[in-house]
Amino acid sequence: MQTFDAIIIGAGQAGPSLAGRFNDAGKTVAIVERKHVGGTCVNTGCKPTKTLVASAYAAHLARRSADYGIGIGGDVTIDMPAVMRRALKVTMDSRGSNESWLEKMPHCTLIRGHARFESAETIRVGDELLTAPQIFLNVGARATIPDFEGVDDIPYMTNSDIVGLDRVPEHLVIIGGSYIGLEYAQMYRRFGAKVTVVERGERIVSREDAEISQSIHEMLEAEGIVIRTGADCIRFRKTDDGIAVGLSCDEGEPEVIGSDVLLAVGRRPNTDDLGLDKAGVTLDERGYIEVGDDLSTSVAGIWAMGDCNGRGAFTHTAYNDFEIVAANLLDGESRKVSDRLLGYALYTDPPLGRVGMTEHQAVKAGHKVLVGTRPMSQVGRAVEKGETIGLMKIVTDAETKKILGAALLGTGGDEAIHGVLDMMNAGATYDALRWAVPIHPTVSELWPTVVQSMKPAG
Ligand SMILES: Cc1cc2nc3c(=O)[nH]c(=O)nc-3n(C[C@H](O)[C@H](O)[C@H](O)COP(=O)(O)OP(=O)(O)OC[C@H]3O[C@@H](n4cnc5c(N)ncnc54)[C@H](O)[C@@H]3O)c2cc1C
Ligand SMILES: NC(=O)c1ccc[n+]([C@@H]2O[C@H](COP(=O)([O-])OP(=O)(O)OC[C@H]3O[C@@H](n4cnc5c(N)ncnc54)[C@H](O)[C@@H]3O)[C@@H](O)[C@H]2O)c1
Repeated sequence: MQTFDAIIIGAGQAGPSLAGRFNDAGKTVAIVERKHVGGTCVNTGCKPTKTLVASAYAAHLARRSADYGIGIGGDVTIDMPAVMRRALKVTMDSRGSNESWLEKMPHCTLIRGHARFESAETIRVGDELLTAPQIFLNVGARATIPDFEGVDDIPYMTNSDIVGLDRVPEHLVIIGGSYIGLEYAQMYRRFGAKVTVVERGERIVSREDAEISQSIHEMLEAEGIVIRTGADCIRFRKTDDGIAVGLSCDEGEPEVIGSDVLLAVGRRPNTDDLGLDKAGVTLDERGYIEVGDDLSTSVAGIWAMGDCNGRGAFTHTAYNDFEIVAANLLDGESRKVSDRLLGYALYTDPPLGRVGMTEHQAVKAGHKVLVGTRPMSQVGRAVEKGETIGLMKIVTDAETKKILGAALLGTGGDEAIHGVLDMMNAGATYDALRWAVPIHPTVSELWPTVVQSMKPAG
């Protein structure tokens, strides 16, 4: 039995940074990883996908070069193995630097293998037993594979497989019209594939207000992506021509034939093979580890961070979980998850930057809502860049003047949303945003104008 001050299971987005803090405090820490250091984000998530999105953007811009008065003297071609090598290099550099960082920590031991609880203080990794008074779970999530009819009879991909694909599929059929589905849909369309997105719901990205979903829908259709919403009969069968994907039972074409299928219908936590019952750690009905506001679990001495606790599904929320745990245990603070303001981005081109509530959520929560919007076609910076798709939107409370949320579907939307995100974090009213003097020419410079255009919702 090896004894440590702390054990961390999973080297994703929270675990390594926490190991670093324990190490710096002179405490011994073991971090156990069963696959790749860096977890989902580095290996099959954010890093490779955003690198691929950048290649797809380059192809798109090259095809539009004449719009800018530039000739490229020939057809735009895609060297898919080279595109993939670029993404792999970004992943490998990041994985490598994370590994060497952990390996160089004098008080940290990186242990390779699958960890499982033997008791609330004991972990088994292969033949090794480890014990510590404090254990931190950072085990992440994996792609959900629903029980679709015929799914076991076809070769399908998830985000873990498509990230290694070094060819352009003839016709990629993507099940799921949200983050993963839409980022891959646009990317592969730009690489030259025929792409169909199949969404069970009535609209894509249904978390967002209807006009945002509609704008994204139109922008993807304008690039030639076929979107089938309300697909109530998703099923698969192999045919001589490819994979037949059943879409609808009674409306439109009942099925589409694809060469390749990507499943992007959500994720499930990696909590089913951890032996949590032996430790007494409780899960909710969807398998997420139940945590309090300080990320402690139902068992004293065990905490859960990142995707596995169901309190966030992003790299920045996993990292913030680490910050909360480290601040509370090592810095004497009392930070809480409920203090976190949620922002995120969908990395289509243009991207959607989001923070706080949607208009729909704000109205439902009983606020007296004011809404301001502006099309990107009336944003000077977007016009100059020749990228005028999308809109800016702000949602505020008429009585308290609090900013409740914002959306920015448009060029630079992932960055320019931070003007609002930072104001909200600082607790500023919409007057502060109204009287800010942003830089010209930027997308952000329009936030004061959007505030001035606000009207009652509905
Ligand atoms: C395609 C895709 C694109 C994404 N893009 C973005 C983006 O642009 N921005 C964003 O914010 N988020 C993005 N995400 C989400 C982001 O990747 C995750 O929210 C983030 O990685 C969660 O981090 P984590 O530390 O909770 O888990 P993970 O990064 O999944 O790490 C968990 C680690 O635990 C290990 N593990 C699990 N069980 C055990 C065990 N029993 N023993 C030992 N090790 C174990 C796993 O191997 C893994 O390495 C994306 C996700 C996907 C799939
Ligand atoms: N830009 C980013 O930050 C980013 C990018 C990719 C992934 N992610 C993370 O990865 C997670 C997973 O992404 P995702 O797109 O797979 O999941 P998601 O939960 O965001 O969306 C799943 C989509 O599939 C649909 N769906 C669900 N079950 C279905 C079924 N049985 N049949 C047909 N359609 C079905 C849903 O209606 C939804 O539109 C997200 O929660 C997100 O946090 C983030």
